[in-house]
Amino acid sequence: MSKITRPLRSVLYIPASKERALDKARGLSCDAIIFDLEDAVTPDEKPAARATLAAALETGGYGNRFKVIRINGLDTPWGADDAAAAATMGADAILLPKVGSPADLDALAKIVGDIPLWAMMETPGAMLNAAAIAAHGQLQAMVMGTNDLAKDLQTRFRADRLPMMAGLGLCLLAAKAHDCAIIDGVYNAFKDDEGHKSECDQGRDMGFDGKTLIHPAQLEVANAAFSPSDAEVDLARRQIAALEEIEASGQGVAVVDGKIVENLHVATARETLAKLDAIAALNAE
Ligand SMILES: CC(C)(COP(=O)(O)OP(=O)(O)OC[C@H]1O[C@@H](n2cnc3c(N)ncnc32)[C@H](O)[C@@H]1OP(=O)(O)O)[C@@H](O)C(=O)NCCC(=O)NCCSC(=O)C[C@H](O)C(=O)O
Ligand SMILES: [Mg+2]
Repeated sequence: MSKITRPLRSVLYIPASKERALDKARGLSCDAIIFDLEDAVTPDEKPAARATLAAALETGGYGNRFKVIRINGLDTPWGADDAAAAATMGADAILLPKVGSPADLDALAKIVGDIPLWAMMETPGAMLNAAAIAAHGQLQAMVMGTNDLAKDLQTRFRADRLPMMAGLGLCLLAAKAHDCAIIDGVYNAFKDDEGHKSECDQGRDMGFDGKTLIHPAQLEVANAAFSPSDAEVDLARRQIAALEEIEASGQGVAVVDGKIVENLHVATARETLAKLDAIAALNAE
């Protein structure tokens, strides 16, 4: 599957059972929405949540926000019905929880056809199989499920996420090797802006495309953290200009702010400007 190029800085979970939240999302500044039929919905509510979601998507009004439906696992009583229903709801992608191997994605594709697939990466087995999962031909994005992963790893919460690093790193390597998008896990303490910002900045530093979110209050911080900063844009422009100038004089290495600039740095600079343009285009729609 070709790489998704649209911004995915802020990816907001909305429980499909919550009509008020489903409505509110029509006006929120998120790049993507995950309409959740899985963990945010109790077993008793699941069939009704599926119907509520179908009605909300039929009504529409979500504009250019990328629409992803998280179904229940295919090994649950709801998964197969969720998948069949989700395939008819006009979603941009379908997200499968607790993916363990490419075979899980094959099983989903049999039900939903050629709709792009997203995979929750949230078990130790998934971390070890990340490369094979990322190589699946229909996979568009990986989403870190850091709550489930923490549970299975029996880790304690740490602000620096040290216990998570091996898993996050394996998934990042796999996603980048196979041109998949990769979205970081949620920050549970949705009233702790400082902690959320710190985790967003860490995720951006590591190379994630964006962060999954659980509350509208987390949107602004994520959008800022995963957008190119003014300083990054300024540097990118100066690097491109400097290399063009030096190449015109027959040399291949420029120096900007005391650091070398070669073709590979200019490739990154161009990606920064392309990201800025993509965000501007999204905001203009
Ligand atoms: C955490 C919440 C239960 C808090 O809800 P609430 O008490 O209603 O919050 P507020 O009163 O502050 O809400 C203010 C308004 O914002 C709307 N709202 C709240 N949350 C959302 C949302 N996620 N999307 C859209 N709108 C939202 C409220 O309706 C209020 O609106 P209004 O009254 O009109 O002003 C709640 O935020 C929540 O349920 N969040 C989502 C939780 C969730 O999705 N969990 C599952 C995903 S996390 C996960 O599973 C990750 C992974 O699998 C892993 O393993 O890590
Ligand atoms: Mg989970």
